[in-house]
Amino acid sequence: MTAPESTASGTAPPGASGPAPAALTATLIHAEAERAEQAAAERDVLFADELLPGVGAQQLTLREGLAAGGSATFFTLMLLSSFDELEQATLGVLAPDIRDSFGMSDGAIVFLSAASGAFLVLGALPMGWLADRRRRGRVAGWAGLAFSAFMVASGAAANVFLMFLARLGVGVAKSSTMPVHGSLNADTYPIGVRGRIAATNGIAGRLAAVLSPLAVGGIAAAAGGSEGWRWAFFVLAVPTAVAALFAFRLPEPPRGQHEMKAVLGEVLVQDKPMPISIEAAFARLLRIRTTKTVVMAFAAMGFGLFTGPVLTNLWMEDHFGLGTFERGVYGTLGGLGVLAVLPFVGPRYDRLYRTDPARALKLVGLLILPVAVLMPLQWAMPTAPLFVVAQMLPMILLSSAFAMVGPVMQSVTPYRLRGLGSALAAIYIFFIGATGGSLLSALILDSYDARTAALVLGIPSTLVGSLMLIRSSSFIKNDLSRVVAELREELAERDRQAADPERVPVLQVHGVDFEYGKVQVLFGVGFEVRRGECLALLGTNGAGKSTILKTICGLGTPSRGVVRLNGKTITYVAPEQRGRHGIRLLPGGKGVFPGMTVRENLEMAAFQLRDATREHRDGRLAYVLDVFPDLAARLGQRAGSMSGGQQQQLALAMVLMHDPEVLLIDELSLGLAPVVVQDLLAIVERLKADGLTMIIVEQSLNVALSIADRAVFLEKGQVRFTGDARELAERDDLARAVFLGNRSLGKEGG
Ligand SMILES: Nc1ncnc2c1ncn2[C@@H]1O[C@H](COP(=O)(O)OP(=O)(O)OP(=O)(O)O)[C@@H](O)[C@H]1O
Repeated sequence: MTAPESTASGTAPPGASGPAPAALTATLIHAEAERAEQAAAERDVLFADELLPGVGAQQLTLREGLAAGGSATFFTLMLLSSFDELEQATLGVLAPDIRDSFGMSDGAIVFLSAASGAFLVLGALPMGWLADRRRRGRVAGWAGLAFSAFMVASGAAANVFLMFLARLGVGVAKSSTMPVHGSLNADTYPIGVRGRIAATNGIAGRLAAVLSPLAVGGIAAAAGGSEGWRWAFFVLAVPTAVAALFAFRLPEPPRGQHEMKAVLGEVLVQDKPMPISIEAAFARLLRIRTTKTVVMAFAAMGFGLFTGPVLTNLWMEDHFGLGTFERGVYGTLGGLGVLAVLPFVGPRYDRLYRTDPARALKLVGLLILPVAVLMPLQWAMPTAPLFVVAQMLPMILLSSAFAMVGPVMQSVTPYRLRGLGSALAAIYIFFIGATGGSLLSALILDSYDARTAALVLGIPSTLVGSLMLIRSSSFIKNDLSRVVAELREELAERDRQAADPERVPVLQVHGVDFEYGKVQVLFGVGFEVRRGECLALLGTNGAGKSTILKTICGLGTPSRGVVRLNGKTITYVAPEQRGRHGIRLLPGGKGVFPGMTVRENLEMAAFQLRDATREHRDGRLAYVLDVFPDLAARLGQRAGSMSGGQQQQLALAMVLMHDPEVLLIDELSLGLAPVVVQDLLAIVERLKADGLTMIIVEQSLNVALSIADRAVFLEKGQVRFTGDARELAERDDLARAVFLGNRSLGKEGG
């Protein structure tokens, strides 16, 4: 790949021939401004509000919404997530008892209780991955059973180390809640009730948390003695296991069905979609601005929030001298306010979302903002009752806001990535937020006190988090527009495939945007390649040709758009999977092992053949040697001792060993003498005659047009021409651009 910047980066000595540095700088600045403008213009393209999924929809009551999907899913998941809350609260309330039982320091118990948040991250990825591929009810069921088992283990822990291991298990098992429950609820129930479903779940969880100090304090007190806390875990494990068994029987709804119904009026069902790679999914998700900002905002808030309950309990015991049961009673009172407010927040969110999703998201940010002021007031309170009363409002606001993260994420995340989207959120919130927060508060606690830890972490984190959420509300409509555009494209594609199933292109690139960091280099690129066709991808230097090849073979994830192989979406499929399905790239530059012989190189290539039987391997080798008689005569020669042209032949032969369905060739002729290029072209002709589908990126217009059936011409990341290769040759303006590009390339290459 020869990027124009290599000449433009200013390494040429002053006075060297070529354009003056000032002119060059001005050109670069101008080009960059143009690119930024192009990117901004694209961001402004929005659909009218009423076309966005869930906006302007008919108002539904929660009962109607639940009836639409059957209430079993909702209630089972709600029970399971309530047990999560109950368990979390249990640890908070019992922290001082566990501390005394194991003889730990305050810092150590805070770390232990927040640590299951960190362990949760270990499970988030696999759970998200499973949620996007498998029946979600079963995943929730297995996770619930594991959760119950580790609760028993927590109760039975004989020492701190075993307790730590049990917490690890609890964290991993709990990690199914965000990815699996969120995505299953989103696909089971209509968009218009997402806020209320989340709020009701929040209420149930809160109810569990409110009751848990009483229940847990009660069980511990009833069991009596310094080890009474263990019984709380044993007792809770039983109903959790029962709820988990129910989850196994939950129905699996079509993914994205409600977005499809809202935007398209029907549900498109894909049979056996290709598996998504975690890396591609994360790359894509972090390009969705709302998702990214919301995730970061909650990660920031996590710093202050997760250790909150433990710090509060420690403060109540050490500062106000309250015992377990009294703390339980106060904790219960403190949480009651949340229950009074959440029933209003869910419907309000749904109503706002139906009219203006940006306002719904802003509401979430505005709920959190006042906490930065309320928190110092709470911790300044001189008596326990005042402390508990002052704690109520911030707790109400934060719990309400946290309850709405799910609906926001579910709306802006592409439906195939919902599980991994929640996993990403979980990783940021718990790994960065909760773990960072618990480590910092443990450090602060050991030198100062619970109040200092709560304030030092809590105030800045809520402030930053709420401002980020408010900011993210300006992105949401654009991101929802993208959801609409993608769904429409899927529908159009389905209709097209239904109308003419015989002529589904081997490869489709549709509406692809690509960014390196913040710099966008592809803008809505689209083209198709039919079976047996040879397509030339042409363009000026830096137009984005190699980048397109990267997005086709999976080495880069587009921020928008679709790539399909034989009609199946592969946009988020891992490169090695794509290779197995027949997409193969011959990259520019040297692609052989120079120290090995030709035969060894070919054997290396055969190493991971799609069909690895001996006959198949021998068959491929025979074919390849037939196509490259030159290599057949040099099987024992060291690859490094061959000429550049022969090495290029070997590189091509190695890719052909894989029997590609689509062969992508980047710069076939680069740096080779014309006579050598002629030999290579003859080989490409032969491959064409054998029916191989190819995309060839070429600097040389002559070379490209001599072998290609059709051509796509790119300029500054946009397609300027698609059509018959001969027609392109007649387009003076475009041909000249390539030619000039070539000249400068020739100069660069010496
Ligand atoms: N890894 C990278 N990081 C940042 N920018 C990149 C990277 N690779 C390419 N680019 C930039 O992306 C744009 C498109 O590059 P790409 O290599 O796809 O173009 P190309 O058409 O293949 O050009 P050439 O013919 O010069 O290889 C260029 O502006 C290039 O500088």
